[in-house]
Amino acid sequence: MDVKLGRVVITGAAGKIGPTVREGLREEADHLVLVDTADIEPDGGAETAVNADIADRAALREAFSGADAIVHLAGIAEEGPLDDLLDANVRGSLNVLEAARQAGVERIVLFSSNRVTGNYPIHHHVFPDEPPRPDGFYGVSKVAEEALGQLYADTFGLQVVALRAGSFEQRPTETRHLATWLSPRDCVGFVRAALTAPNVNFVAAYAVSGNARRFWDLSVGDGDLGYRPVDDASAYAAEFPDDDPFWHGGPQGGDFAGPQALLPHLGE
Ligand SMILES: NC(=O)c1ccc[n+]([C@@H]2O[C@H](COP(=O)([O-])OP(=O)(O)OC[C@H]3O[C@@H](n4cnc5c(N)ncnc54)[C@H](O)[C@@H]3O)[C@@H](O)[C@H]2O)c1
Ligand SMILES: O=C(O)[C@H]1O[C@@H](O)[C@H](O)[C@@H](O)[C@@H]1O
Repeated sequence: MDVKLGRVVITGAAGKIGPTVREGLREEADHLVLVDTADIEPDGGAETAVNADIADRAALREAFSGADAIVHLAGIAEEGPLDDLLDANVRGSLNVLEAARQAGVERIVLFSSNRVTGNYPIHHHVFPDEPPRPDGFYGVSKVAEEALGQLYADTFGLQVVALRAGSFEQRPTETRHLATWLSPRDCVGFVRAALTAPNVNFVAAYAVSGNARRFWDLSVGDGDLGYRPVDDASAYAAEFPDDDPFWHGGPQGGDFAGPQALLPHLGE
């Protein structure tokens, strides 16, 4: 399929997921703008690296100038103190959305997380339009990030896709991943679909491989991103015990959920 993506910005391009998205979009994008606080070596004339913090709205506006789309990965990707998460994931995402509006960028793909619904029990099949049930402060920050995306879509007509990514790994490394794994190629598939799906206003969709044991529905309410994942963690099932206590019940977030995960971040 001959898809042209134009000039695409990737924030957080130096992290765990960034290099896979960068590699996956390289062919179809005219130019990639790679934003991160970490140093990135750009590839010849096809890429530009911008060393910027998403706290700096003016720097983002400059980096977004002339862009057709943004894939927003930058932020804190794990549980932590709420203040830190509010700064990085909520205020940072507002800066990305506002700089995008000012720069006239049409479409933004926000990397949300399955952890916005991580406190649903494992036996509950979750549809993307069910109420959030975050498994910690990180999930709360991603609920707010999605809400900002919805606000910017409703108020300013930005096209926003919030991808609720599963567990991005080269391969499953623990029992829970039999349900939650997002393979690198499916990650690229979901991002490409999020960048090209027609008639997008606001869409929240799970991005998870086609794992037979997955918890999340891949239909997306009014719309359809049009991507069907190709990998399935079942191929690795023999590596993990069938009677693992994870399958007995409990939250979809597994060890990410519960008092032992939250209490260390509550302070005094
Ligand atoms: N890894 C996963 O399995 C997973 C699953 C669901 C959602 N997500 C989301 O996907 C995104 C990327 O995740 P990741 O695993 O690659 O995270 P990561 O921590 O490996 O990478 C994040 C990148 O963002 C950069 N960054 C952090 N704060 C920044 C700031 N203030 N300004 C500019 N750059 C900043 C970091 O330098 C890093 O390169 C995150 O938003 C995360 O919440 C990840
Ligand atoms: O649910 C998961 O496994 C993943 O959720 C993501 O949001 C987190 O960034 C990642 O660290 C977790 O591994």
